[in-house]
Amino acid sequence: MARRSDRTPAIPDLGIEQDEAPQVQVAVSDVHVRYQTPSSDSADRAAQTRGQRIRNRLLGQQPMATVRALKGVSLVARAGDAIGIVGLNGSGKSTLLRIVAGLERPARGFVMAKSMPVLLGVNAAMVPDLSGRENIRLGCLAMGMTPEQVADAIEDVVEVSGIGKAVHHPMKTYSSGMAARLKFAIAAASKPEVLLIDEALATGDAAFKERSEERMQQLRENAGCVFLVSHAAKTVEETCSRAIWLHQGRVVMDGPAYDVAQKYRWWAWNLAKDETTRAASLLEDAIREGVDTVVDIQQPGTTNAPRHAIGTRRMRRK
Ligand SMILES: Nc1ncnc2c1ncn2[C@@H]1O[C@H](COP(=O)(O)OP(=O)(O)OP(=O)(O)O)[C@@H](O)[C@H]1O
Repeated sequence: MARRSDRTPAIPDLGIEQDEAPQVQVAVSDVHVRYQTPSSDSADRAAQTRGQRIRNRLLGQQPMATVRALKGVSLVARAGDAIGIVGLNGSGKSTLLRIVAGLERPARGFVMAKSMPVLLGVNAAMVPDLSGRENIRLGCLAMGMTPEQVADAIEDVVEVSGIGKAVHHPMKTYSSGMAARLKFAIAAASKPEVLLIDEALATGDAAFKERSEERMQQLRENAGCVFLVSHAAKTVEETCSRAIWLHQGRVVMDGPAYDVAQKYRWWAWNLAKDETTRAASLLEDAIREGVDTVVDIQQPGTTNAPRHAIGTRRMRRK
């Protein structure tokens, strides 16, 4: 592998016939994510123990509620995959990307990647007072490129971003679409094997969409894989080869982008029209049609295992 970080160990024996299928880039096994958040819900207040109630009253704090953002998600991404992730607000899409990127640690389950995934979020940190060009330099260096590689790549990044002369202006003057385009171009410049994109393409215009799709295609051809989170099932259908439909932290379907996007769109349309009975039956059908992914991977040794990517419970050992 070209690069490997201490956060992302090599995938050991995958138990999968590597000759017959493209190489596995990312494996997510039975990942559960829970968040603790303050809640003003009377049910959460009632569920407190006496000790918690006294403590919260003394400290002036609200009771805590547990949000289960992911409930046993498993998937395998292979070289050449462009995987769109669709689902309603709060279904766990961004959480899944953060977990694959290694920015969060699951409560249970684990993630392994062949090389360090690069997460491109629309909120990726950049320096607002510096020009687009200076942010390209910083962003590329932060992704591990050498100054020589940055110098070679910079014109290409400017071209892919398509922001023209604005590249010399401070980033704080950019529209959200311009900033998103620049971030996409920077993230793609390091030619990561695993690129994770959160909604970025939705903000670009038609010309940018074409350029970014071209760049995604190049990454896939170079044995990489791309994950794209989008609310727009149409974007996923047009840009991706495969799609995963998440609902309430679970995988409903994982299959060809067209099939999954069509089913998701029809379900969401019925839901929006308050056709709840039909929507419920469409969801049931989709779950029944979906195939459960079981990732059979031996855990890496604890010495080079990424702490963030391995849950605290149910760690399987060889
Ligand atoms: N830091 C956090 N603390 C508490 N709850 C969180 C946190 N981050 C996410 N959640 C909750 O986890 C669930 C999944 O959130 P996530 O952002 O992954 O959904 P999403 O599908 O990306 O939503 P959207 O389409 O609105 O961006 C939601 O219920 C959300 O409120």
